[in-house]
Amino acid sequence: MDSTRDALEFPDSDRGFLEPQLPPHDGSTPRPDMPFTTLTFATSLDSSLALSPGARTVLSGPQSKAMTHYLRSRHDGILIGVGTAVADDPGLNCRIAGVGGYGGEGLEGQPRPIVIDPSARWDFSDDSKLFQLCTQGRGRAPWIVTTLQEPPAEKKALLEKYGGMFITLDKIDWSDLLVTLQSNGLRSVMIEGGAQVINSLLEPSNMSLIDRVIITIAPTWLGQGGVVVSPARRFDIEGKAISAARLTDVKWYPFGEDVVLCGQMRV
Ligand SMILES: NC(=O)C1=CN([C@@H]2O[C@H](COP(=O)(O)OP(=O)(O)OC[C@H]3O[C@@H](n4cnc5c(N)ncnc54)[C@H](O)[C@@H]3O)[C@@H](O)[C@H]2O)C=CC1
Ligand SMILES: Nc1nc(O)c(N)c(N[C@@H]2O[C@H](COP(=O)(O)O)[C@@H](O)[C@H]2O)n1
Repeated sequence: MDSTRDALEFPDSDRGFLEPQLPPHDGSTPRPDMPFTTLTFATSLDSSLALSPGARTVLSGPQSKAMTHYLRSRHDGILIGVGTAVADDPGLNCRIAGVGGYGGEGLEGQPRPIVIDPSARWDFSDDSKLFQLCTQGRGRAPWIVTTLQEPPAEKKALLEKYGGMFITLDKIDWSDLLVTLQSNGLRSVMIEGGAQVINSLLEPSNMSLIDRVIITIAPTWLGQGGVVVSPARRFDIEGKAISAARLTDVKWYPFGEDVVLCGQMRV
């Protein structure tokens, strides 16, 4: 089989603008005990990630899709919630030409998928896309973050067969989770969604953990009933509503028909 089959191109000319937003090449991190953390997703004009929970929805155009895959090549880990795993049966690998499985050596450039699944409800099997990609040498097996002291034995065995593992935490706390990922060797993590993951990360107590935000905005409205990014309201000391979160050091890049917004959290 031609290993470059299905590979995506992301030209050098498009890479320059992203470089200042990306984890440093030397693996250094802003905080010694946590990975460089990027929040990145694609949204509609009405802040939806998908038409409904369960409906895999294409928002990114070809250029911004390739950009997302380039981001995947530049992070050690890629994190989603179990809602996304169940809805999308995602691959969560990197399909940029030249990475492992797509013309490159071994699994070089392939991120580690991480799924937050407190009660281990994701019903994965050998047929799940993630494991198919492992079999093809085109992706890594996932780490599943649970709060169960003893995850189901059958799921554990299947996961370990592919080189994945369960990680048990007492509770899902973003700070503890990021420290745990760093202690397992990940120096950078991109967090893709879905909405519950993003909204909880944008809470005031968590937003300082985000080093960069890279959002693809597609020129479409998905309409009511979508899976919406909208973090909880904040109030000032007089009880007046203020914005929930805001970006600073903002840069906008038109990318095909989409626009890519990069920034840092103003904390
Ligand atoms: N357009 C895009 O870039 C993306 C779109 N999506 C879409 O998002 C949708 C799924 O989003 P959601 O339903 O919001 O599911 P989700 O992917 O955020 O997962 C929610 C589940 O994850 C766990 N979880 C997440 N955050 C947690 C926390 N802080 N503490 C404890 N447990 C936590 C819980 O079990 C929760 O039920 C899908 O339709 C998917 O296609 C997902 C990722 C990116
Ligand atoms: N960047 C981006 N654009 C979209 O239009 C999307 N729907 C998503 N979704 C995210 O990508 C995952 C699918 O990845 P694979 O193509 O299967 O590797 C999906 O689960 C969401 O996390 N992202």
